[in-house]
Amino acid sequence: MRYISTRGSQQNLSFLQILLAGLAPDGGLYLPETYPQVSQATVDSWRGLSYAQLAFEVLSLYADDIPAEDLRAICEKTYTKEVYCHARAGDQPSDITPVHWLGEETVVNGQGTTSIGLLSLSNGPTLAFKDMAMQLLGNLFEYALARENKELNILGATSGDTGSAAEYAMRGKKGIKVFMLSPKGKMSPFQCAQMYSLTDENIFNIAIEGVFDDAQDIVKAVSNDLSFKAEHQIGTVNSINWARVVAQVVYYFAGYLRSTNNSSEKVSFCVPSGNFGNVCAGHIARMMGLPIEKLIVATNENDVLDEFFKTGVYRARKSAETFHTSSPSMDISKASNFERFVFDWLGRDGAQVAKLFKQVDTTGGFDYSNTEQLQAIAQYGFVSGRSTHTDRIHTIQSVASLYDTVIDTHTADGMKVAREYLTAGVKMLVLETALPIKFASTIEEALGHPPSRPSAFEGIEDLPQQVTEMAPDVQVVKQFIVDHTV
Ligand SMILES: Cc1ncc(COP(=O)(O)O)c(C=O)c1O
Ligand SMILES: N[C@@H](CCOP(=O)(O)O)C(=O)O
Repeated sequence: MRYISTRGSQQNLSFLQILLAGLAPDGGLYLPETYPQVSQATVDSWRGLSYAQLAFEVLSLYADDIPAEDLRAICEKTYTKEVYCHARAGDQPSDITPVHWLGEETVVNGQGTTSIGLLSLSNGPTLAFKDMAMQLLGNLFEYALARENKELNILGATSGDTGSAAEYAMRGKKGIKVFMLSPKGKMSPFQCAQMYSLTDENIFNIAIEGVFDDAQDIVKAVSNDLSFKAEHQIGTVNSINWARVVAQVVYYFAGYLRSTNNSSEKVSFCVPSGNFGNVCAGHIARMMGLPIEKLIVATNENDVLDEFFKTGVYRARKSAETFHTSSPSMDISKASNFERFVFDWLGRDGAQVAKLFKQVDTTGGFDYSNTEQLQAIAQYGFVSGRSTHTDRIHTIQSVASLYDTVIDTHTADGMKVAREYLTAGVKMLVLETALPIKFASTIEEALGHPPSRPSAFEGIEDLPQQVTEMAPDVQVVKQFIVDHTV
């Protein structure tokens, strides 16, 4: 498989080349030249595989420059029930991403019912779906760096979950340092504790004034300084890195296979969305031929994506217009991976995509309302909705009382919007993107008691924390990296 940039000027690169490169030098994101097609017969032949085996089948279509036996070993090492050990009581831990069926709900027009369930993606070490890809990335980086005898300085941005997932995946890894930018004062106490209490020598936490988008802009600016990037071996772990997205494609297959008996059935997925990485992986699974009916983009009050899918107007918000919400990991107003979808949607025209996203930087967005292209979105299965704090509280209460299941605030956004798109006979999977303990105060507000806490995280908020505060200034961040990599 060869890779190209969404902005047109990069092509013919291999998986291992783009793994360490992260962002393309023209500022675009990498995508495969074509999406490998998976027939219904092949999908059915994957029934009964373990998660690690399934990951190997899917990833080998994309990472064909890694010898099969090496890739298989990496998948087996990554996806174990010992690593993904936080499954709900009653769910099968060896499934890695068990489907937790909630029940039958009445569909939107009131005519019929369908099953709704959670695709449990948050059983890994940091209790969020980011572990699904990040654990693999840690092992892939280790493999690629050892082969080339190289080192990597990862610069990342987090709104709360990518940071801890990356740090847990990379801590103690030879030749790797992690510099993680987080928005000061905007993560939950549990998320702060997960990151800032780490004491590993290769982990550097930096809190900046601003929101996630400011942190992500710094990551992109540093990556776009090609000489600095080369000299200081800068890599990325955000979903701008293709390996993050492709690893997430696997669980759409896993969720589909666990919910159906044969591949003539269709399933809809509802995805709590911020940076559009998770749902972009669903788009790719669908483009490969996985029988997905709808891909539902669920936002919180930061509803740039909902606005786009409803109107064709993409209007990225400024930092000051980005709300601090009770699903804080989705407090994102400039969704990086949206560019990957736009590339497909606009016929893979790199020059046009480059022009549009330069326009986003200068004028803040673009407008495809009243165009033929807007109609074309329907063929990709995308629909959307938004959820507010009040919706979140009501949804957490309703899922707890109907199904005796406590969900986190982001999953609640997904559940609220999923209920607006239920179709008779089409099963609905809501992606569970974090466990409730990460956002305990909102759960307590909804249910009157705190969520359960895995014993490994007992007292984590009381540990000493270490974080460097910094202005959101590219030069200051670069200097910090220089000072800590010599
Ligand atoms: C808990 C949680 N839910 C949802 C999201 C949104 O996912 P994405 O950014 O891939 O759209 C994130 C972070 O991005 C998250 O941490
Ligand atoms: N929600 C994320 C921010 C988006 O990060 P990405 O790595 O998925 O692009 C977070 O919690 O940090």
